[in-house]
Order: sequence, then C-alpha cells, then structure tokens
Amino acid sequence: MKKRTPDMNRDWIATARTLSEALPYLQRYSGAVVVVKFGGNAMGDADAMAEFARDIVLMKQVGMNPVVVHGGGPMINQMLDKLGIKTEFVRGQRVTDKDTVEVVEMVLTGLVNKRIVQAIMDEGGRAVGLSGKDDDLMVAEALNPELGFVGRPVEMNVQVLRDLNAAGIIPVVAPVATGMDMLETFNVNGDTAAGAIAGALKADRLLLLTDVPGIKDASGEVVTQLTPDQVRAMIADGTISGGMIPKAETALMAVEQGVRAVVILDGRLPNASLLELFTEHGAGSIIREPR
Ligand SMILES: Nc1ncnc2c1ncn2[C@@H]1O[C@H](COP(=O)(O)OP(=O)(O)O)[C@@H](O)[C@H]1O
Ligand SMILES: CC(=O)N[C@@H](CCC(=O)OP(=O)(O)O)C(=O)O
Repeated sequence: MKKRTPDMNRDWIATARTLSEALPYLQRYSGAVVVVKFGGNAMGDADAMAEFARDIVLMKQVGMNPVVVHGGGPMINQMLDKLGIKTEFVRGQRVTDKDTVEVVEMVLTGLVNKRIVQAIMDEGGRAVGLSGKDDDLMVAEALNPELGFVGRPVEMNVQVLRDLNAAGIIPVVAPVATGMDMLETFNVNGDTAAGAIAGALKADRLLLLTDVPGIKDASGEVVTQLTPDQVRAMIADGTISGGMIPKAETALMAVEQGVRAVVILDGRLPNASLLELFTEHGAGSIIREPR
C-alpha cells in the first residue's frame, strides 16, 4: 500500500527523479541484448545474489534481453578442497584433469546455476538454467594440452537463448561445454564463455561483474575507457595479470566479433548493472573501438 502523507521526504523525490532521468537509457536499450557475466567473487552473500537477480529481472521487465553467464571459481575451490583434490591456475585458467572436470560440472550446473535461477524466480522473474551442453549451445576443443580439459569455444548455437528470451524467460548459462565428438566435457572459463556467447549474439553490451572496480593501470588507478589497442598493451606489459587476463582477452574477442562495448565492473557495488546501463554516471572500465 502506498503512503499518501503530505511529508514529501526528499528520498522519494530523488527516487522519482532517478526514474525520470533513466528514460533515455530505457529507450536506448529497449530490445537490447545484454550478456551479464556474474563471477564467483562477485556473488558474495545471499543479499548480493538477491540484488543481482533483482537487477536482471528489472532489465527483462523494461524490455531488454538479458542473458546470464556465471562463474563459480571459489565454490569449485571449496568442493575440491573438501574432496582433497589439489588445484592450480595458469594465467587465470584452472588446470583441469578428469576428476576436476567432474567436480567443476557438478558444482557449476548443480549448485551455482540453480542458486541463480532460484534467486531470479524469487524476484518475480522466469529463469531457466542450462550449460553449454544443452542444445549444443557451446562446443569446445582443448585450449592447451597442458591445461587438460579446459575448453576453447569453437562452435556456438545461440538460438536457444533467443528462443528463451522471446518466451519471456531469462537464460542462465553454466560455462561447461561439450567436445566436438560429443563425448568429452570441457571446463570453460566463465569470462571466455560469456564473451563467446555475447559475440555469437552480437550483443549490445557484455557486462563482466567481478570484485574490482575495473581495469587498473600500473599505479592502481581504474581506467574508465579503453580501446582494444590499449588493452593489448596492458596485457603485453603485465599490467593486466591473473584473473584479469581472461576478462581482458574476452573483451578483445567480443569487440572483434561485433559486441558494441564490454564493461568490466564491480559486481559487489549495489545495483552495479543498473548504474552502468541506466545512469549518466556509468561504472567500471568500458572497452570499445574508438569512435
Ligand atoms: N590490471 C588489473 N586491474 C584489475 N584487476 C586485476 C588487474 N590485474 C590483475 N587483476 C586481478 O584480477 C582479479 C579478477 O579476476 P578473478 O579473480 O578471476 O574474478 P572473477 O572471479 O570475478 O571472475 C582481481 O581481483 C585482481 O586481483
Ligand atoms: C577454465 C577455468 O578456469 N574455469 C573456471 C570456471 C568457473 C569460473 O570462471 O569462475 P569465476 O568467474 O568465478 O572465476 C574454473 O574452473 O574456476
């Protein structure tokens, strides 16, 4: 029930103004395809999950076509630890043997994916969880034999994502792929999977939600706008390292494939995606071709 008291609290006036100011962005993004990568480190607690889900449901409600691709690295680490399986990363990619890939698939598709689907439904949206194995969405081959079953997406069949969105359903994708022979299972870095999906959809935006405010330069300052050439230089000189490498490489690949812009932003920030999409302010680092 609305309060209809004469005390016009300033907060309510600000809320109405914020909505009004969002109009040009709502118009610009009507019908837009937005791929959102939700990283394991950005998931945080139940409140952070609920807030993320709410933002996604709002995007759908205002006529956008959101596609969620998630990670879950910390949750995989926890399960591997419980099972006594040692794990290591090389340039942001988990070295994945046969036992590890089973745990990765179990944790991503069984636990993390369903948690996100549930959170979206709790906020009144409709969501369906799938992995790259469903409807041949993402077919991969080995990225590098030294990494074992780490996949590089080689074939994308994204029609299922369009079909779900057209039916009013938000797709939530776990970054697990099937092999060319349909027998092997590949562990695909969540950022890489999100980039391949965004590229195949020629998405208007790819948002990579993580636990840092954006790409930092050598002095630790966030760079708010970057061209692909600048990103390449920062990878080459080591300013971009560790988990930021797959994100940066994903951004380059996505822009090359026709994604209009990629934004790397702090998913722990309240309403991070809305801030980026619907306000003049924007958030994080935006990577796109110079205009
Ligand atoms: N230049 C850089 N700018 C920002 N973060 C960087 C940079 N180089 C390396 N990083 C690291 O990348 C991490 C993000 O990657 P990752 O931990 O894999 O995130 P997620 O789990 O969200 O995918 C940051 O926490 C930071 O430690
Ligand atoms: C090959 C590879 O590294 N796969 C990742 C998949 C999950 C992921 O990307 O999770 P975050 O986004 O939370 O880091 C992994 O095994 O951790």
